[in-house]
Amino acid sequence: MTLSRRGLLGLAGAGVVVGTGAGIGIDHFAIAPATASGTSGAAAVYPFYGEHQSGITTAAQDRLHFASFDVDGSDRSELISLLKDWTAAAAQMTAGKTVGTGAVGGPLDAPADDTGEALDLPPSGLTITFGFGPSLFDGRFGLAGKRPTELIDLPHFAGDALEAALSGGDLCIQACSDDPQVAVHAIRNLSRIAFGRASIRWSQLGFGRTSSTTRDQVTPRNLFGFKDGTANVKAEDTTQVDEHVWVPRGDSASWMTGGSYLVARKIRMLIEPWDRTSLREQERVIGRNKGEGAPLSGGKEFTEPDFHAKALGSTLIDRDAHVRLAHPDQNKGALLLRRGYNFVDGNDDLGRLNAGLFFIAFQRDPASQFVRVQQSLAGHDALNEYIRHVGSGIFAVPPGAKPGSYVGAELFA
Ligand SMILES: C=CC1=C(C)c2cc3[nH]c(cc4nc(cc5[nH]c(cc1n2)c(C)c5CCC(=O)O)C(CCC(=O)O)=C4C)c(C)c3C=C
Ligand SMILES: [Fe+2]
Repeated sequence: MTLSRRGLLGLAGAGVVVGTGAGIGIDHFAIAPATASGTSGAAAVYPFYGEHQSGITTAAQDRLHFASFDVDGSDRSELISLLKDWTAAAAQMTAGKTVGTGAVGGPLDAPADDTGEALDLPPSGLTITFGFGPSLFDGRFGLAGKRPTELIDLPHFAGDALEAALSGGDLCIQACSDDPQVAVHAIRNLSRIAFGRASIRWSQLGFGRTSSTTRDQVTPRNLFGFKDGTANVKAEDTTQVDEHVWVPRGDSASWMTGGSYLVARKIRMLIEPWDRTSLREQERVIGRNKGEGAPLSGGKEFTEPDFHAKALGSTLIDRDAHVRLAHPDQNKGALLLRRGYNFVDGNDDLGRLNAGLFFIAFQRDPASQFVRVQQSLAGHDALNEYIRHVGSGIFAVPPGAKPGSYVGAELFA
């Protein structure tokens, strides 16, 4: 039996159901229900194998460690063996186990398979989601003919201030968890496994989810203090999820059936000017009130905005308000499953917080979804005065791996 990274006593304390009798082990986790606060909770375990990868419609956890990798060589079989090794390690870590033969108990004269910093921590709802960037299909690995047409190179948007060092990548891994150390442990160990085969190009830590992805989650707040994720696509809206998030059979690449496309944007938020802005102006910019998150046209948080409602001759929701320009009515029905996180990367040399939103969205077709919405926002979103897009990535997220197989196997078949 593989060593558990956690003690059974701790598990019992966390309310996890474990099996009884011979062979008690951490394979016996049960999936814990979401807690009242809306996070998946310390005891939650999400399956790694399945029709879709976890970490998309999964109730958004509170912490993120995201990493983009470049593959070091050009050997197709090395890439496949890396994906196999990553799959095995991800299946172990998401099940609450250590990687390989564990962190302790092996030979004292060799480094252990697992780095050990998640020993004794509960599973914390860890999900690990893998994606393939456009550059993976450049011919190095014999995949040029397999690039989905949906995996476009994102166009330049007005106002973009993208840094190459924060953009692109052959592969990505999104690790989400309710414990930051569990998410960091996952990326660290997957990066260690990749040594000599792939290296981190850029990475991002995130805290405080900025979206709800299930109806029982409380809507969180972003660093501008507004509720974020109210009008998000939710896991329970299965018709919307099937139509707007998962790639159906018949789209351009059959190996992507059951997958999705991830767009990541590192968006710096200009905290200090925002904090000097009146509450009236902040609410005009967003188009919702700050307290409840209700649309300025009236009602409560989940009331549909009325973009025609007027008072004293002016629309109650400004023409340039963020929610008006991002709304599906303005974007030919485009919907996104948003799954972003706040970040604070210290401060800049002028003493301003280097903070913002690490925006992540999943969708079936980035051209008609993210690009359409972002083109509308880049034009005249009132929020543009307070934000800068500094990093960008797009990745094809293949379907979930089947037990005994590996993530992305269909691409190499
Ligand atoms: C291209 C897509 C989007 C980017 C980039 C984006 C950046 C961004 N958003 C906020 C704050 C809020 N966004 C809200 C709603 C909202 N945002 C998008 C898309 C992008 N946002 C969509 C599709 C929507 C939903 C619109 C609708 O259907 O009503 C809200 C309101 C609450 C909510 O519904 O989530 C806030 C607040 C920031 C601060 C930001 C960049 C830093
Ligand atoms: Fe937004």
